[in-house]
Order: sequence, then C-alpha cells, then structure tokens
Amino acid sequence: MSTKLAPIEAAKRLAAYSAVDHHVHEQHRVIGIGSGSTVPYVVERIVAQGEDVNRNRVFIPTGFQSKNLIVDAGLVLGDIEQFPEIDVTIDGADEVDDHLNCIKGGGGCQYREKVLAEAAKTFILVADYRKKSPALGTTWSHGVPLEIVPFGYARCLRSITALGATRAPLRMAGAAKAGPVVSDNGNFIVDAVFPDARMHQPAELLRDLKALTGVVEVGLFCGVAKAAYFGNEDGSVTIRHTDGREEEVAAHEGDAH
Ligand SMILES: O=C(CO)[C@H](O)[C@H](O)COP(=O)(O)O
Repeated sequence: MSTKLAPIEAAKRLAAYSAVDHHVHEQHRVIGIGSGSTVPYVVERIVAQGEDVNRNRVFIPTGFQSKNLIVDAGLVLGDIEQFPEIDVTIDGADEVDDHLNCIKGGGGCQYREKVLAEAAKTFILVADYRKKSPALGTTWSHGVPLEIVPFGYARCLRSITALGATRAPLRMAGAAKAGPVVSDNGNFIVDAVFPDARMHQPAELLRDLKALTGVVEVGLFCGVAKAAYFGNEDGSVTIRHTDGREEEVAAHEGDAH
C-alpha cells in the first residue's frame, strides 16, 4: 500500500509513477535522472521494478541531488562521459506549454539537465498540475533561469537586459550563505524576467540568450521533450504530447494516489 501524501506531493508521485510505467522498460540500460522534488518518486518507482532488472542498468545524474538519490537507492551510478547516449531521461519542470516547451532550472541545474535531455533517445517531463500552462511565463513568474560565467557577470546582465528582460537579478543563496547561488559547475544563476511577447516565442528567446557571451545555458527547453506527465488533484494523470494532444489516464489500483 502506498503512503498517504499531501495533495501536491501525491500529484507529483502520480506523474512520476505513470511516466516510469510508460517509458522505463526492462530493456533500457542507461537512464538519466533529473533534479527537483518530483524526481525522488521517479527513482522510487524504478527501484520498485526490482533488483534483477536494475542491476543491469546504469543511472546518470543531472547534479548533486540526483547523484545522491541514485547512490542512496543502491542503484549503479554512471557518468555522462562514459554513457553519452541515454535510453530515457525523466526530469521535472517549472512550467510546460502546449507544445512541450518548458522552463527548467528552478533548482539551478539547467545545464546538466539539458545535456541529459539532449543525450536521451526519449526525454520525459514529470510535474504536478500547477506546471501545466498554455504559454511560458503564465504560471512561472520567476523568470528564465540562466547559468552564466562569474567572470564579467555584470556585463552579461546588461546584455540580458538589452534583449528585453525587465529584471535579471543574480539568484542569491539566502540565509544559508551570504552571496550568490553557485551551480554544480561553479557558475552563477540569473532569473531573467521577460515580457509575454518574448516568452511566447521561446525558441527565439533561447537562441538570442545562448548567443550572449557568458551565458552557459538557458532554462528554456524547446522541442526536446517527447511527453509531459502531470499528476492531477483527482488522482488522474494528464499526458501531454508534442502535437498538443492530451490524454487522461486513471491511477492504477494501489498506486500513487
Ligand atoms: O529544473 C529543475 C531543477 O533545476 C527542476 O526539475 C524543476 O525546478 C522542477 O522541480 P520540482 O519537481 O521540485 O517542481
């Protein structure tokens, strides 16, 4: 029997379980594990597939958090340099639009997340219903997370503003540490807020941001995901496909809800 969770947690678990059931098959040997608070449920469901199947697999993390998840679950840890081709990567998202463009990087891991998304034959998003949106910038108002090189950051912030950002602050660490958040790659994170007109053309905005000196990666993922799984409050899961088609599946008896 599954543990009773708060509604949002239950929705995350539903999405994660359903995505694993649909996309992590026995023959898959190299699996990418994303970051955030939904991904632990992905790992939980993969572990439930059993030791026999998992001992023949290797798991590639998107950062410090997912590395620990893999190790703590007793799964085999691998490195993207050893396994530059991944069968399937499952990751969370901060907002997903009708075409499966998404904002990622709420946890500051967008560079490694994008590497693992692009390395995967199949890249799947998992989230609760709050992340589902018609257009980027609608439900996620914190801006586009960017990873930038510390050297010359003030110059880089000006360039971001010149592209139309209304705000582009460095993400600060808060009470736990004085100063900026530093990514797993030793870089700074910027949360750049753009007007709707720019957010509604995410591929164009991504291209313009990537062209700036100092920008390592942009938390806009366009045309990468194959499907997005959203856990709903009523215990169902909405699966959104690249062509905008949506289907609803009920949670299985005794599953995540
Ligand atoms: O992109 C990410 C981290 O960089 C996360 O996947 C994203 O923030 C979603 O996290 P959560 O599952 O906690 O909502």
